Amino acid sequence: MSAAPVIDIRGVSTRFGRQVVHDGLDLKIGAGELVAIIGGSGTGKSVLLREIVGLHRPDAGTVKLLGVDVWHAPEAELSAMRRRFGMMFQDGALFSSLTVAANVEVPLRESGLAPESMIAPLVALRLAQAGLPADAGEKMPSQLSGGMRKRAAIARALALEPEVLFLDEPTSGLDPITARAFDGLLRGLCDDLGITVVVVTHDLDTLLTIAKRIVVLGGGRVAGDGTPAQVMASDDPWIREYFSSRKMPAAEVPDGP
Ligand SMILES: Nc1ncnc2c1ncn2[C@@H]1O[C@H](COP(=O)(O)OP(=O)(O)OP(=O)(O)O)[C@@H](O)[C@H]1O
Repeated sequence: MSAAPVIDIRGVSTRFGRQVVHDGLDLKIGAGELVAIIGGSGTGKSVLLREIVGLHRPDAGTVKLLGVDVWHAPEAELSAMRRRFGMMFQDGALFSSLTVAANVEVPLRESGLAPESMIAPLVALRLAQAGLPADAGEKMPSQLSGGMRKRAAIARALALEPEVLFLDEPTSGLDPITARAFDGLLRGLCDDLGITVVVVTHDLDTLLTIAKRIVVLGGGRVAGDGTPAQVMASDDPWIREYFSSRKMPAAEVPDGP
């Protein structure tokens, strides 16, 4: 990793009561990477995302996002940094009483970065980047399919042209065809727009087809880290069991970039 990492996590420890979730966890992610985070249930994947974006304070350690110390920087620095990343949580979390277009407008208006005349064209651009037809903007979230709702959430996460995108289980609840189309969208955001994408997922197809790097959480730390082929070759018992549920011929296992 030549340039400064986009995400730099050092010695992070997280406890809930007597439960130790992270125990001195270190992780660096560079610009333009598409990284999938996996791990058994309760290994702290979602909590780690929340710690990176400033929603949960770790008990120890430092978390830097885009060079900013998420838990110690002054508010002005944090507020500027918040505009440089987007996130999509498991349920998409759209405002149900607003149209899709109005949902995408929220960050544009809140940031004050876009002049009024630019808001409609920017919304149209974000909807197109998320792979939605133009008329999806007029619809209410409840009128969309699950896959389209997730695309709408991506459009909103892209509103401010983020450098980093975080997604928690983006393909959960989608049928396999819609899920693969969603994978293609994520790959395009990374490859075509240069966005660093960090995705927590249990979806083996996502892992094996679009992730350039897989990070495995286990035992409070990073228990595996590498290209899909490297991680699949690991001796770690949990990793072996995880991937044994779906064996792929070696030729099909992508080797990453
Ligand atoms: N606010 C909280 N209060 C107490 N415990 C919490 C809290 N948030 C998370 N935990 C616990 O921390 C552990 C890690 O949670 P996390 O949601 O990060 O798991 P995960 O790795 O994403 O799991 P899964 O794959 O099942 O979604 C879990 O045991 C969870 O119960």
